[in-house]
Amino acid sequence: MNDLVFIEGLTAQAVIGVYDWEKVIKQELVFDLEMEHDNREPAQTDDLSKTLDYEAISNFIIAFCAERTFELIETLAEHLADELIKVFDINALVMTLRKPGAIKAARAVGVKIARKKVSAY
Ligand SMILES: Nc1nc2c(c(=O)[nH]1)N=C([C@H](O)[C@@H](O)CO)CN2
Repeated sequence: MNDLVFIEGLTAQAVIGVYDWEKVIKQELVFDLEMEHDNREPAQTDDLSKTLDYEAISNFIIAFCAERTFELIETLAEHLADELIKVFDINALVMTLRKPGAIKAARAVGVKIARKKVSAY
């Protein structure tokens, strides 16, 4: 099954960074997300509740970043991916997380992770 729902260039503000000065400011993070989902049922029923709702997921990411603080973007990405998979019952996702202000000489730096739902069996 190759269907996806995606979110591209979602911006969120977070307290994020290893240095003391980073712990007292908010910095911009930018997310790209690809989430595996069978889109045939929502297409057949025209029913939002059968989708992976990109609006609900975007709002969740923005709220998560506003409420939680981490030093490394790796840690934020890992915790966020874990929660998204559980809360929205996502089978698999690929998340790119950019920190555009981190390195002056670079347009952005960041991490990319791929995670799957852990099966109970
Ligand atoms: N792989 C990473 N490298 C660095 C991180 C990070 O989160 N992951 N963070 C920093 C600093 O917080 C940096 O963003 C300050 O500009 C350095 N390297």
